[in-house]
Amino acid sequence: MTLWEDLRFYHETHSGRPILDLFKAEGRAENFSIAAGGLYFDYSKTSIDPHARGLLIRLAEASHLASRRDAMFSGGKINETENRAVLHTALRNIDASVMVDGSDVMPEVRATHARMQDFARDIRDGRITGQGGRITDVVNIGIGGSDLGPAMAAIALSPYADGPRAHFVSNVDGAHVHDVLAGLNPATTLIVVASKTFTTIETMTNAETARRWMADKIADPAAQFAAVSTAADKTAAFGIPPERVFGFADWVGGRYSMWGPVGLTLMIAIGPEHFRAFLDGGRAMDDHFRDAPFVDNMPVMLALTGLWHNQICGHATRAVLPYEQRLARLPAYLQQLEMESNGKRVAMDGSDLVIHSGPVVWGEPGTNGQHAFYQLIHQGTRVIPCEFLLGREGHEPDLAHQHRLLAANCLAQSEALLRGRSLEEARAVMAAKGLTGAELDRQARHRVFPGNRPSTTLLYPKLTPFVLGQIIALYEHRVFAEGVILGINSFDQWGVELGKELALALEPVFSGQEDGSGKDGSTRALVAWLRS
Ligand SMILES: O=P(O)(O)OC[C@H]1O[C@](O)(CO)[C@@H](O)[C@@H]1O
Repeated sequence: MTLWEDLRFYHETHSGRPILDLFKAEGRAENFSIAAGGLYFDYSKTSIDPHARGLLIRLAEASHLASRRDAMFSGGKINETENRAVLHTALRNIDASVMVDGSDVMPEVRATHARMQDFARDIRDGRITGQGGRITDVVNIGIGGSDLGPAMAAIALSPYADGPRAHFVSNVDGAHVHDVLAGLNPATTLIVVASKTFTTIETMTNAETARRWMADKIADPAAQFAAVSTAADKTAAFGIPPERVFGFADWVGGRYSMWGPVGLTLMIAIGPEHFRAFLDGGRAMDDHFRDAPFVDNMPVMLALTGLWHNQICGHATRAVLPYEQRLARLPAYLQQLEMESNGKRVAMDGSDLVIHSGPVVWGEPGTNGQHAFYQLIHQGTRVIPCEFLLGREGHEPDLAHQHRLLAANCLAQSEALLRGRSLEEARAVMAAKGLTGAELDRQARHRVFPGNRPSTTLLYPKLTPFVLGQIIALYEHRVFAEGVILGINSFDQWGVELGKELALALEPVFSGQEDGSGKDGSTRALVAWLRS
């Protein structure tokens, strides 16, 4: 039997056992949690027991996770379908030296980081101004990995944002760029065009729109543009002066890129010192991922918990539920990080995957979600493993009572998922309300919670830049570890290409230049309706 089969067999033969029973073993909570770097990850409210954990760790070992991890950190070309190294970790370890193809790539990383810092300080301190005075607003135009990370972090770290206001435009829907620019003064706005390739249609279209918006009001719009890209020739062709271009290498994947120049808008908003603290947090998690034995290793155990729930127990989705309003965009960020990385149907060698790929990731901040979709999580027929996140304190000391309520809600949800409410308990509740007979039975059944629903909880002290760095690096390494164990390449994204190609081919059909005769009947009819 393979380890996957061992795990499935073990799950099938033990799935009738309630998770709550596992707490009869002494030290369950302590033994199935990890405290590291000020974070606390609890996975005791899952059905993973000592035997299952042992098998999962053997699975990780058998996948050569440790050597793949070391290859990643040292610049090995582990992105085999694109023949690239994977070195976003180097962006947050800027004092180190890392060799790729025989040369140290870090002097350039350091030089770009220093230029970013100078630029951010010059903007924040008013040494670089717009044509109408001090820069008040920065608009990041990018999409996917050139948007989601900094956009998520700008909200997460808003208590630290003491510079120009940060805005983000991503969607090719003109409503997005229109609505963001509508409130801004072109003479005091800086536009940062962020695109690794500088070819992405959404970003280039929005950048042109922003340039026209500026050209209407100020003499030299190019002077208020900066660019973040690996394609210096294309940024030059767009007219952005080289001193305003912040480059990075192809070994930084788009969805892993917020630690470098893609974080420029964030750096301008929160300042280089806070940005550095964010990098330091990421690096602290790198060190932990590299050094801790698997059983004490937060990213590894988070990955193994995910694999247990999806590939072994068959739960196809997982909910990410931050009890932190400022992490409102974390689920969207993780959707790209996890689903673009591990949504693959073939293994690294091109063979069909024999197990399911990564799960559907979704979520909303608590407590809002409680009043929306938690009904299904508690009483629906499908089990949805939940990942709760919660800080010990917020940034509003005068509202500490609200934070206590928030924390109580978070822990109450995982407790309710674990315990549920039995028919007898529900009957007692209904009987106390005076119901009897058939009506009591009927009403009680609606109030039963099956319980035995798994969840994990990640606790952190406070959502500082350092802690956000730890959390994001934790998830990055979790995705990496899951990908290695599944045998897939987490660093390419061929699955986004076909739609892009077809969109380009359809545009002339919409504009009437082509008749669309090669298209299927549905697509032709939809185009005809939209054009009519
Ligand atoms: O930074 P770019 O090159 O504009 O790409 C944006 C995004 O598009 C994608 O390639 C997917 O379409 C992502 O991987 C990437 O983050």
